[in-house]
Amino acid sequence: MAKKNSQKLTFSKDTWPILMRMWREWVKPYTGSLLLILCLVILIAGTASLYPVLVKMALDAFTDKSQNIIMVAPIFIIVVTAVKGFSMLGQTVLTNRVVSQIEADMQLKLYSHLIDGDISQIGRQSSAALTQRFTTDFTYIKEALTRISTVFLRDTATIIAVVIAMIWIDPILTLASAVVAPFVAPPIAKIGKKLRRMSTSTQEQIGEMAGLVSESLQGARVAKTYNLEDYLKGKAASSFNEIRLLKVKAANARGRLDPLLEIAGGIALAGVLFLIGWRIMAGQSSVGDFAGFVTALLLASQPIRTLGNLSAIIQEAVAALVRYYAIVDEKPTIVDTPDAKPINVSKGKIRLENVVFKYREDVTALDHITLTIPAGKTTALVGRSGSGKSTMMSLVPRLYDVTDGALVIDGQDIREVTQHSLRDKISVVSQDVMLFDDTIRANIALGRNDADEERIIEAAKAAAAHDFIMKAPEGYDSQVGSMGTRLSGGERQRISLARAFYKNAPILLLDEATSALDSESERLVQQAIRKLMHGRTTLVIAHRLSTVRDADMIVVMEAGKIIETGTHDELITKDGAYARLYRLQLTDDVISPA
Ligand SMILES: Nc1ncnc2c1ncn2[C@@H]1O[C@H](COP(=O)(O)OP(=O)(O)OP(=O)(O)O)[C@@H](O)[C@H]1O
Repeated sequence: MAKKNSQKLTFSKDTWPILMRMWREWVKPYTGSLLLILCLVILIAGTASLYPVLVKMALDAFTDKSQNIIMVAPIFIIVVTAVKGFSMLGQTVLTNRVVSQIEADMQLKLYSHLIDGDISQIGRQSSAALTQRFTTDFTYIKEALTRISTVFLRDTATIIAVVIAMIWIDPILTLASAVVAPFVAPPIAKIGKKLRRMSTSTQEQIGEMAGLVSESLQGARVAKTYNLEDYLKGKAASSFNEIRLLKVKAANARGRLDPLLEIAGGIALAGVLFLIGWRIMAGQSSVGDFAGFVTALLLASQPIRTLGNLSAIIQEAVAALVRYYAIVDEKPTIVDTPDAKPINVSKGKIRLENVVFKYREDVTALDHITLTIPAGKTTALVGRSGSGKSTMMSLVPRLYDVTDGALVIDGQDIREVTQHSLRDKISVVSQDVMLFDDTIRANIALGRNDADEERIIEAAKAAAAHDFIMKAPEGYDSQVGSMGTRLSGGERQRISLARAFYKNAPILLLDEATSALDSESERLVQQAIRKLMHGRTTLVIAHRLSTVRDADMIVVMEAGKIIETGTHDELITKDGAYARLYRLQLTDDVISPA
């Protein structure tokens, strides 16, 4: 379930800094294109301001019965509108190009940050909520950028140009129209702020909803067998309903803008009509002035309206940017030291020296563990669920750093070597097989499509995967994504084993599968695993009695502590915790309940 993004936003204060940061980091590199857009904007505004001037001049000329203007005005209008039209097209095309590029740049940064970052950072939010950062949030950001680059620039410039035209036609009337503006500005700003607050709550709620939906779909099998449909439907209904209420509220707030601007426009027009009528009567104004001025007012009213709406869109984007930077600004804690060197693994002896590990201050998962995992041998971890087996395993590739003590491989503290070289020496085979949506070849060869063919086949043969791969329509080039469903659990496991054979790392971390495969698959997988373990330093979370019995050393854990170590025979003779666990589980052929 998505955790609530508990960030409280102080809207007015952080709007500018965050927009400026966005400008500096993402928009500024495209200054060249932006300048081009600006030139087009000036053209658009300039041509727009000519409309009222043309109307005024044409009407005045008609009144004077001037012949020339009848010929010139239509041609002039065509030229002006054509220039404006093409400029608008250019501006839209350029804007879309730049904005899409900025979006892609920002998404890549976010993705790299998450992939390079700590496991704990990714684990803090549901994957559905994180996915949403890439989708919904970017629609807000993109929308705001597009509107700023097109509507905002164009409309601001148009308003300025039209106001200049208005002043030229009749400065006193312009002044009178301007009196209305201060009355509408504050309510518009208030609505904008309200919308941004609502956008944040809506996004949090949508994050929770996305988490709920993806969880239930992933766990559909379980949900059905436990008759959980009504429970899930109830949870979903309340989540959908909360989103609905927030959206209705936001739509109502947004809806208030248009009438507000409409009324303001009406008041301005009425005032102008009254004033100008009065001035025409007094002989201070012409009919041309009147027509030109009203044209200008109408021309300005549309941009003023859209600018009013723009503030709401920007507020939503700022809320999305706050969420974006909250992730991107989080510094990873697991980093290479400046003088980190590649690790040198000769034998692969792993030593935990007084290791303490806490997930949080109050969750001690490993409590002063000292243990030597001998090189080239198999060490089995057994113990009750929650005793700390997986935690110990995840410390070896440095997915987490020890809270206290040290983890040393062949005499080198793993915090002092590069993470890349460390992980190069470790293969992980886990019960939840992770295949990437790519070819079988790429899945075995760790993402490299240009890898050595012979080695790939050798690895697949060692994992007893070659035969079934050859039966697939495109052999090693078959896509795992499209045929993922057609692969059986055992086949998927064998591909993941082939990957470990291909990597050929001296240290093997193995989380044995608990789900039973059919006996033929099971036999093949077991054979392959045994072959893989041979000669490597293997740390295995053992669920099968056979694995435990054959292990060179068994480590029994309880509540984050090691309570016994020894071989199977030694521990049975000792008749302690292991012997009890063994007798208890003997009937199930499972040594540590998952
Ligand atoms: N990401 C996490 N955040 C907080 N606490 C965690 C996290 N992962 C595990 N724990 C806690 O740490 C302790 C050890 O968990 P761990 O997963 O290592 O046990 P385990 O022996 O591997 O259990 P199992 O056999 O069920 O996988 C447990 O109390 C567990 O609740």
